[in-house]
Order: sequence, then structure tokens, then C-alpha cells
Amino acid sequence: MRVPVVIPFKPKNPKTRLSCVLNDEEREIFALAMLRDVVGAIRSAGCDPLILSTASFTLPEGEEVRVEILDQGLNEAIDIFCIANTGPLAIIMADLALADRSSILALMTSGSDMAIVPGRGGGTNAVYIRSADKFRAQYYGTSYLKHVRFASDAGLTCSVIDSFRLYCDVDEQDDLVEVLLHTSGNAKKYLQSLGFRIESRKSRIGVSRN
Ligand SMILES: Nc1nc2c(ncn2[C@@H]2O[C@H](COP(=O)(O)OP(=O)(O)OP(=O)(O)O)[C@@H](O)[C@H]2O)c(=O)[nH]1
Ligand SMILES: C[C@H](OP(=O)(O)O)C(=O)O
Repeated sequence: MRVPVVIPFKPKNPKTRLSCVLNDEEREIFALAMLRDVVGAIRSAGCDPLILSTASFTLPEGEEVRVEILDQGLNEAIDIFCIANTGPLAIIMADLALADRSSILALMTSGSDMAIVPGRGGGTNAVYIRSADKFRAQYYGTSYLKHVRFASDAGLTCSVIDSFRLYCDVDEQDDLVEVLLHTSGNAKKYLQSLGFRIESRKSRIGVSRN
């Protein structure tokens, strides 16, 4: 059975923490480019992507994906979807531009009732749940800790997956370094088309834009 993977997506005014380097239109195009890369990775792992979006948006021709529009908060939208599904399900964020087949397979095959990939700074980048109806989303803030506690309170076994590629969500300017270094998909190509490149600094490397 192909495991459904829900990808929450906010197409309007996305990635506001990148406003320092991308204008409104560029942020929308970049968010969509990352989403397309995540969809490709999910498909390469033999799973079935479903975008849970706050509003409609347009994908390039030939890249059709199932989209459900639920104009609700992130947790509310995911819960509505989970309650209606008794089978296995994963939730993978749309800004995981480094996601690939093997990192997604690692999430799916832990053998636990739940598997979690923490994100930078305490977030939750990816979750697998064996029975979706038993899950209640706890996103925002230190959602990683909240999801681990939720599993424990619900009596569910839970694995924390050590994954560089799913740990790197792209929220802030310095995260663009990881996209330029470790990917070759739509997100990287779009950044390069805008003139982004890796810049050596005295301390850690960063990005600059021509
Ligand atoms: N369906 C849905 N998805 C959301 C919502 N808010 C954020 N997302 C998605 O959840 C994921 C993680 O969210 P963030 O990293 O905060 O992304 P963002 O809101 O575009 O970025 P910031 O404006 O910088 O916070 C991304 O895939 C977003 O597209 C929401 O209210 N509903
Ligand atoms: C939605 C939120 O994303 P972050 O702001 O940590 O990227 C979370 O993972 O709880």
C-alpha cells in the first residue's frame, strides 16, 4: 500500500522569515519550488503525496498532485484530515528542500507507532503515524517536544529519526546555504536564477545575491 503523505502548504505570503532576501513574489515562487521538490522526493519513495493547502495555487503543467484546500490553522487542518483516516499516514513539511528517497524511507520504516524528525529550533519537520486517527497535531513553538509527549501520553511507541536531510527546513537566510550545497532541484535552480551563491566569510559560510 502506498502511504499517503500530507504536505501542509501556505501558498500566500509564505516564508516571511526570508523577506530580508526575497520579495513577496519571489517568496511565493521559492515556496512552490521547494514544494515541488518535496513532492518529487515523496513519489521517489513510493508514497502518495497530498497537499493540504490554505488556498489554491498553480503547479506547472504535467506536475499534477492531489490538493485539498482547508482554510484552517495548521493543527486544525491536519487534525480534520487525520480523524478521517485510520491507516498509516505521514506529514512532511513543504520547506524540506533537501528531502530525498532514503530519508523518507527511513521515516516510514522505524517500526514504531509514531516516528518524528525534529527540525532546527524545536519544530517538527516530519511525522509518521501508524494509525492516523490516533494523532493530534501539536505544531508551533517547541512542537518536537509536544509531539514526543503526545505519543507518550497516548501510549504510542515513538522513534526519533536522525536525518540531516529532513532536519534542514528552510526558514531563514542562512538555511539557503544548505539548499545550494546539498540539492539540485527546483529550489536550488530558482535561487541560482536569482543570483544567489555561496559566500565565504570569516566564520561560517553564508549566501549572497548578485
Ligand atoms: N495548511 C497549512 N499549512 C501551513 C500553515 N502555516 C504554515 N504552513 C506550512 O507548514 C510548513 C511549516 O511552516 P513555516 O516554516 O512556518 O512556513 P511559513 O509559514 O511559510 O514561513 P514563515 O512565514 O517564515 O513562518 C510549511 O510547509 C508551510 O507551507 C497553515 O496555516 N496551514
Ligand atoms: C510549524 C513549525 O515550523 P517551524 O516554525 O519550526 O519551521 C513547527 O514545526 O512546529
